[in-house]
Amino acid sequence: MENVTVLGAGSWGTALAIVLAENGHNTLVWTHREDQAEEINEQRTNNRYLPDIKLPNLLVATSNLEEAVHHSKTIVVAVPTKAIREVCEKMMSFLDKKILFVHVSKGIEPDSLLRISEILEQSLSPDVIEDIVVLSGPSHAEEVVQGHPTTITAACENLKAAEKVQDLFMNGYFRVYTNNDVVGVELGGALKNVIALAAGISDGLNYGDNAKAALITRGLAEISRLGVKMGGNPFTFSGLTGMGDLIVTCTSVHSRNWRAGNMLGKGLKLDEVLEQMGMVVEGVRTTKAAYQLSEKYDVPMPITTELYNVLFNHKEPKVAVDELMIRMKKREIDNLL
Ligand SMILES: NC(=O)C1=CN([C@@H]2O[C@H](COP(=O)(O)OP(=O)(O)OC[C@H]3O[C@@H](n4cnc5c(N)ncnc54)[C@H](OP(=O)(O)O)[C@@H]3O)[C@@H](O)[C@H]2O)C=CC1
Ligand SMILES: O=C(CO)COP(=O)(O)O
Repeated sequence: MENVTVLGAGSWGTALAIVLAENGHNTLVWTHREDQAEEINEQRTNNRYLPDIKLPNLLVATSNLEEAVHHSKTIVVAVPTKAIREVCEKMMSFLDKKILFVHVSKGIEPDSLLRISEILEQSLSPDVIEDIVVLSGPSHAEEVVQGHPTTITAACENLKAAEKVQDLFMNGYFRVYTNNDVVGVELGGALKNVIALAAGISDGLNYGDNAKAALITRGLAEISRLGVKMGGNPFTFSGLTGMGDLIVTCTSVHSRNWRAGNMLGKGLKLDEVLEQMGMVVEGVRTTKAAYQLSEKYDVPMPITTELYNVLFNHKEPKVAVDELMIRMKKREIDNLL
């Protein structure tokens, strides 16, 4: 059994810490909120993010980042994309050995257009990085903490590091596969949030199941088009971190991206929606990044483009859908490879 650190005590960081602790690992969760660390240690709950869940004894929290960093040689980074740089910069001054980093965030940084592993590489010194593994797949925290069967992928070019992460997390309800396609896994996990926002909008407009199936399928087509051009393995996009995560995020009531889209479809404004959510909606910033990537790589991404206009150019969702439907005629199977 090992010592493992988890940075971030939101829904996903806490759910993964529960899995690790249930697997017998001494798991230390870092939160930037002292009161939350106290609640976790004294009440054995994290009520804001996972109400009614009793935390296992091997899960302990701290608000001291230095203590968290020194606790282990494996650090799971589970803060939203927009916080990754800041957390890495703060952690750098405490790192004095090589660490196996596992990241679980699903986003792309707007403007820099970096994937999460690239942000980690850029903001941490190579002397402290053993390997960076991305853990991604269809996995809502709310279901993982109920022990419902969940499958997920650990990806790293160094498959030995991915296998180490597989061993740490895998158990009877949490099945972990490995993959060496970091680009495909990271892009699939980030870009599905864009399509989930669009699916939520469609449901908010009461457009029904045909429309949602269309968004999922044509969404996967545009994710794959961009992903392959950026170097991802085409097969990754039909796997757990592509199609799998797209299905769960576009159809589950647990999805913050779907829920945010749903409110937009019902007529709420973006700032009202984000205020009501109170948790990260990664797809909003990622839509900007995906739109920028589609321009940079000259890859048509019609759903992403229309969503970008809805989120950032005040386009009415209904008008966006109408314009998607009356585009130029197309063949269905485009030249992916
Ligand atoms: N929830 C899920 O089911 C899944 C989520 N993910 C991904 O995991 C990542 C984290 O999501 P999730 O846990 O759900 O998000 P939440 O919104 O539930 O929690 C985010 C956590 O990060 C903390 N945080 C935010 N900014 C900072 C910062 N600058 N420094 C330190 N801590 C910070 C928040 O603190 P505070 O309370 O102060 O806001 C909160 O504890 C996202 O990229 C998401 O896409 C992946 C798979 C499943
Ligand atoms: O990535 C997720 C499930 O796999 C979580 O999605 P949301 O951020 O939309 O809740």
